[in-house]
Amino acid sequence: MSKSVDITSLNESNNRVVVMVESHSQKAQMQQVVYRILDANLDRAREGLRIIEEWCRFGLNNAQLLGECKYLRQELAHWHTAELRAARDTPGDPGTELTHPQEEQRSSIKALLQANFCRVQEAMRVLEEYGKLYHPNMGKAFKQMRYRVYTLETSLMGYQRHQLLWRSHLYLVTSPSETLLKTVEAALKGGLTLVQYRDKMADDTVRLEQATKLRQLCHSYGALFIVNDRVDLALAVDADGVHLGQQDMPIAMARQLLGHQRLIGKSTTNAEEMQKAIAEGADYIGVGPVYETPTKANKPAAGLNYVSYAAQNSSIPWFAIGGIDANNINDVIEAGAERVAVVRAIIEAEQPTLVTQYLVSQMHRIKL
Ligand SMILES: Cc1ncc(COP(=O)(O)OP(=O)(O)O)c(N)n1
Ligand SMILES: Cc1nc(C(=O)O)sc1CCOP(=O)(O)O
Ligand SMILES: [Mg+2]
Repeated sequence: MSKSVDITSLNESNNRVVVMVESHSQKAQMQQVVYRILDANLDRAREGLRIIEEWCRFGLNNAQLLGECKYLRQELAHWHTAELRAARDTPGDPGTELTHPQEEQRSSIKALLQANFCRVQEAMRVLEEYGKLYHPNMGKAFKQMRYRVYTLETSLMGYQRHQLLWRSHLYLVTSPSETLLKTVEAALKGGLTLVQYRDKMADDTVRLEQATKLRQLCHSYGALFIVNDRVDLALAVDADGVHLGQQDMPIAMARQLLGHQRLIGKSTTNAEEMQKAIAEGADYIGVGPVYETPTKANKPAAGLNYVSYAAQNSSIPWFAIGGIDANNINDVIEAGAERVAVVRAIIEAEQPTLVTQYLVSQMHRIKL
């Protein structure tokens, strides 16, 4: 086995210093180690990208995101040279047996995608650093690729949110309840895909705790989670967006804080508010109150006429809201609604799962 040789020499000040000289075979050994690291991480990045790519293809049907995944995989293949592959020593790799319990389970598609984005980004960081020892351009190339992966992650997550919003026809807006989590979970089991946390009275500590739990719950069922009124709270709990009223922060300001990947909803009561909300870039609007409701006392009903106006004029998803329940949902549908939002109909239901199933089925019936 070769050894390094320590020799002494004189530095500029004529002091004797020890210089370590690597032998030729030591250099070759080091090179093999670097090659193995590069080979393993090129594989990791490619595998992670492939998992993400399958979702872009089969889950989202999105050619643009799919193309970006393919491009990145091709770039990886370009760097995966024969000499790097030749350095592979799978039987001698102690890392192949190691798994973390979190890798054994994924709670949702979102968790699966996030874990794989993380895996790809980590691998690319390793390739960026060790790649500098392999090729003068490798570090720079992988830095750029890592940033492309960040952009891909943001675009994909934003696209997912918008797609799920368009696919959601029932929206639960919560009100304070002793059994809030249990009720929301029951509704999620009934097919709910869109939930808004609304509590006008609680302290922020309570709001933060409840919103965090609700976000986790909603995401574990693959549902969107929106926070009422508060952009800061939405960001703090990593919500999918915020719902703003006419008295809340302007859409433009919320957009600056939330970016384009999160959703912004706006309440509207008349044609003018609707047109303004659309022009300002809302992702969806509330249309109501359809009927007077104790949940929002003192707000006069906009009525079914406004529902019909929305059906004719809204270019973005809109949710009829206010006093809607299982008894009158068909009147609202008749007036043109394809999406509805409810509070009491689910929160106060004895069997939230059944009510949700019924409301969802009514909303889907109209699309046939
Ligand atoms: C889906 C949806 N539509 C309307 C509202 C009402 O919002 P806002 O007018 O800001 O009133 P509050 O809910 O804040 O009392 C909503 N929350 N959700
Ligand atoms: C929160 C809210 N916003 C409305 C609006 O018209 O902007 S109506 C409403 C309350 C809806 O509650 P329920 O389903 O219990 O009637
Ligand atoms: Mg509000």
